[in-house]
Amino acid sequence: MSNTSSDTTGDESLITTEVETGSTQRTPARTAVAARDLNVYYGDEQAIDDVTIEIPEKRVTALIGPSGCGKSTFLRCINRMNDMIEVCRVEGDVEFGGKNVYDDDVDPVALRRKIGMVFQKPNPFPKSIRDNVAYGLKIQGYDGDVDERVEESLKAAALYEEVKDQLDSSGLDLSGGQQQRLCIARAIAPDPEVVLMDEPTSALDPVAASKIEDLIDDLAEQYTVIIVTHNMQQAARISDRTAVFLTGGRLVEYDDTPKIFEDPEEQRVEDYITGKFG
Ligand SMILES: Nc1ncnc2c1ncn2[C@@H]1O[C@H](COP(=O)(O)OP(=O)(O)OP(=O)(O)O)[C@@H](O)[C@H]1O
Repeated sequence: MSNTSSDTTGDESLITTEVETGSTQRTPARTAVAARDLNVYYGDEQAIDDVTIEIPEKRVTALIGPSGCGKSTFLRCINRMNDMIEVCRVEGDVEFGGKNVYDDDVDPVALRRKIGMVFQKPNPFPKSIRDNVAYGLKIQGYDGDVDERVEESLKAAALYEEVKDQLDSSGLDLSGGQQQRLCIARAIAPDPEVVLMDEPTSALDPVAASKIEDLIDDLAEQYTVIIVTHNMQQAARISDRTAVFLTGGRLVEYDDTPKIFEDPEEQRVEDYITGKFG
């Protein structure tokens, strides 16, 4: 799997903030995705209010905030999943690969191969484990060895050892946590650069959730992970950067995760994090 940095938003876009790495070395990260002056409306209702943010490459960025503050809407802007919602209107730019994904010449299907997505509820297709993972490869006319890629993707999703003898069984026969890892394998098989996750553990028991958290940490070595979570402990545990959205779709604070949780600038963020509302 290769994730070249040449088609990220450009050499000049090194973010100024440094991000703590697992090895406690501090290395600057390039920007993978940037929103600029982003406003999103559903009919007359505004769901995202003038959001500008740069999200670093190969890091985990958590989006947190109370219900209805626009986290999922923001996530869906990044790979244009909001296109599917008729009343949804997007203004402003979302840059990926040096380009605004809302430009007329961007093919949303090709974009979604580069920016995969995992949803709250595991949603494997009623197909074999192998066919679930191979699905995106077949659509893109992958000319490599599909079985090899399926195996690699299942390994990267920490599922291969558990399913290697039952690749032809239905994906629906797996446990919830295994199904979610299957969905992650399906999302990464086409070799995306970014993986969007919308509350990927909220439907899982704590053991299954913890496996996904470990996996997310590993995935960030190769992919940019952007995760919506309601679970603040989870955001604190797994993310490098945290973006706090508050009511009205405003991005109120965005910083290194320890800073957000230990010493936020905004009183509203502290109140939210300490459970005073939300
Ligand atoms: N398909 C839709 N049609 C109309 N309004 C929508 C749609 N999806 C979201 N909204 C509205 O946009 C606002 C933001 O919703 P969104 O789901 O993005 O928030 P959220 O922070 O992800 O919420 P939650 O944490 O509850 O999932 C809400 O007021 C919501 O009612």
